[in-house]
Amino acid sequence: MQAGSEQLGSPCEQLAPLLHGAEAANRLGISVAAVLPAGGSGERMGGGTPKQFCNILERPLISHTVQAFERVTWIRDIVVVVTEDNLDLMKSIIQQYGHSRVTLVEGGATRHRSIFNGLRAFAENKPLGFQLSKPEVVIIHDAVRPFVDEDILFKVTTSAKECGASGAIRPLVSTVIASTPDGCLDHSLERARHRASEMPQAFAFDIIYQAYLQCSDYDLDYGTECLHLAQKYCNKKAKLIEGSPDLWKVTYKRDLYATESIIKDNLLQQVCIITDMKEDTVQVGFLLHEILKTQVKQVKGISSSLCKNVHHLQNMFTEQCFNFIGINDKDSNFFGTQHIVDVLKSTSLAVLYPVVLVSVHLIVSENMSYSSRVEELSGIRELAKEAKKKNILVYGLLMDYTKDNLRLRETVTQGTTVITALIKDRSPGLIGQMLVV
Ligand SMILES: Nc1ccn([C@@H]2O[C@H](COP(=O)(O)OP(=O)(O)OP(=O)(O)O)[C@@H](O)[C@H]2O)c(=O)n1
Ligand SMILES: O=C(CO)[C@H](O)[C@H](O)COP(=O)(O)O
Repeated sequence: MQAGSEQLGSPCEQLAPLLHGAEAANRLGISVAAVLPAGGSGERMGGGTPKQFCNILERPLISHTVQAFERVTWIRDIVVVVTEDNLDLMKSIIQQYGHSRVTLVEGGATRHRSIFNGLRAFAENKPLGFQLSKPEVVIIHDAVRPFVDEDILFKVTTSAKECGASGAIRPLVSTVIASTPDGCLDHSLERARHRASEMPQAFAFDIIYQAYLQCSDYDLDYGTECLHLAQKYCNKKAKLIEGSPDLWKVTYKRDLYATESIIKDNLLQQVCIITDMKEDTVQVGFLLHEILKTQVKQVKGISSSLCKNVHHLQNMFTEQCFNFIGINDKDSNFFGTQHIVDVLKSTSLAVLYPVVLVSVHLIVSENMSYSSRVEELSGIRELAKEAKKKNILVYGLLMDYTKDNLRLRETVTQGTTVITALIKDRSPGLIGQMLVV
């Protein structure tokens, strides 16, 4: 923590301890809704598509942010504010990705005007064809900040309930300076005493709505800070809460690349290994498990006989798992892989993120040539092409199997490197390829 941060404290009481889901809803004892302004044009990013509709892992950024809110069961309604031009696009996103708690409202010429329209939808109950009731606390969050988690949402909501207004902050990365009209340094601010104001922010609904009703056109056209409006017009000093570094706003093109990398990194954290009960596959599965768990947070093994539906696969994980490794023995082809693909297809798992399945095949080098085995396994291309239609990325990996434990460990170590690269990249370009280690 930087020196001077204690000066940013507010008169509010200590925060309530963190709770989740139904427990959090009970403890809060209030109705909570959210407004996500998404009516901007993304000038600083450039390109024809406003950044909230740019694809991240083949899904629009706005859907990732909405998903982050829909995971939080105690947020009742989510109002997304978009321009008239993008209403149909947003409706199709809601339908395609199964967003069930979203109501659409038309945006305004500036961010503040869009937020105001979102709040009006609750106060005047005139959203486009829906009925909304006024919440006690409303969370405001830019649609282009996809990494918002339940912890920070709960903290700002609890504080808003107690103090009327609350917002996430981060330490400044650069020092802020003021310049003179002729472009010279006027003065610089003491960095430790200042913070970057981020999102989410939460407000007692009546306070922020009153602030917007009273504020000037200048505020609506040039203002950048909702907390400021609550202070200026309703005399509410916001409680400031230190947020995580991931709360930053997607503003420039490079932020899209960073977003994709962070999501890919998060997706890599859980892997499920599926083997049958044959000695060779069990042995390879055991080694893979041992090596993978030095790199990945959660690795679970399951027998293929238990892989009957996706609940069997997912029950072992704290979050949903989007990576699977199927180990097939030296004599079998794709029966096991096709079965896993069918199980994955029967669910909506791959609607949100591309699911990776690495189909590992063992080869006993003494009595089989690589080229003939690769030829035998060429059917993976067709299988992968079909699976891709359902957002399942299938890759093949041929591994030398030997009874020599040291050599086998070496091969499996190389195989693990290839598998983690495939999972991390989630490249559609490599599907259906049979890689060899
Ligand atoms: N008239 C506007 C302008 C902005 N926003 C939303 O406010 C959030 C934060 O604004 P910003 O990053 O400035 O987005 P843009 O205005 O799209 O970007 P730029 O300033 O580069 O044009 C975004 O989710 C954006 O869609 C909005 O709802 N209505
Ligand atoms: O951080 C914020 C408020 O605290 C807003 O995201 C920020 O003000 C948006 O401003 P701009 O539209 O100019 O990027």
